[in-house]
Amino acid sequence: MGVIQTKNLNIGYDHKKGTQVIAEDISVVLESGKLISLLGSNGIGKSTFLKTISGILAPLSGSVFIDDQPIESYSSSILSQKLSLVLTEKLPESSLTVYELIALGRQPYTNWLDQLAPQDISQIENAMVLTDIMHLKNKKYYELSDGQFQKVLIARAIAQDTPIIILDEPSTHLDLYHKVKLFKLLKNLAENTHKCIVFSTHDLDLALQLSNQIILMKRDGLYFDTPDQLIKQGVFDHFFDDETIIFDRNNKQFRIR
Ligand SMILES: Nc1ncnc2c1ncn2[C@@H]1O[C@H](COP(=O)(O)OP(=O)(O)OP(=O)(O)O)[C@@H](O)[C@H]1O
Repeated sequence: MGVIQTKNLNIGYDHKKGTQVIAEDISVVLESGKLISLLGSNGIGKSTFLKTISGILAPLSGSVFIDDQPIESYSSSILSQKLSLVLTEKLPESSLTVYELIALGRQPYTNWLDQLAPQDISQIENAMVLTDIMHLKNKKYYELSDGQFQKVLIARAIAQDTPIIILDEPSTHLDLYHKVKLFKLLKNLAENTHKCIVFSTHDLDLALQLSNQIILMKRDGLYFDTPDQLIKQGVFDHFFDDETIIFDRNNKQFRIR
């Protein structure tokens, strides 16, 4: 299936000094076949939300369901066949090649590289073709530029071939052309292979044009709808704190004043 549901979810961190609540009472259903972007200003809680819905971070309260079952009821190996995650954190040092790193995406189905079945190899190659990184196949991953490395991590998630893909700022290091290519690739994957793809981004204009749905985190709460509905509701009109950048509803674009 590939459906994420949150019920009265409170997210944040438990510190020694007390609890830091980042966002409260989040109830959303994120469905398969949709590209869903997660927007909000720096520090609002996007990564915290993504980590909570992928089971890395425990909720403060409330629940996360994957395909109608509480996320904590899945073993990590079963969860890794349901959900793949691309975070912004650097990997521990190693001398893996690009191919080997992407092959790790097949680990939920195999044990190690020498046990790759033809099906695994074709998934790995397909992921490299889709992300346009075949030419990097034999490079060591520490030799890559930030943008190339970002594509490799996305390829690994695609090779993992899960019904749900969650990505934290996958387009940060990409130039405009490659950002657009990535957004279109994710949209095609969501729609044509019926995956639920959720990703955070600061590329507001691209998210407005290419997402099926948007989750917008603001200080006064969380909004979730199609781009057009959210624009109609006026939620982007005061996206930024002052009037330096304003939202032009007619053209569905942000403009610098
Ligand atoms: N591991 C952590 N422990 C405690 N607090 C944290 C931790 N990670 C993040 N925070 C805090 O939670 C808040 C939300 O951070 P988060 O990284 O989720 O925001 P974000 O919307 O992803 O930001 P950005 O767009 O800048 O990446 C911030 O105040 C941050 O300092």
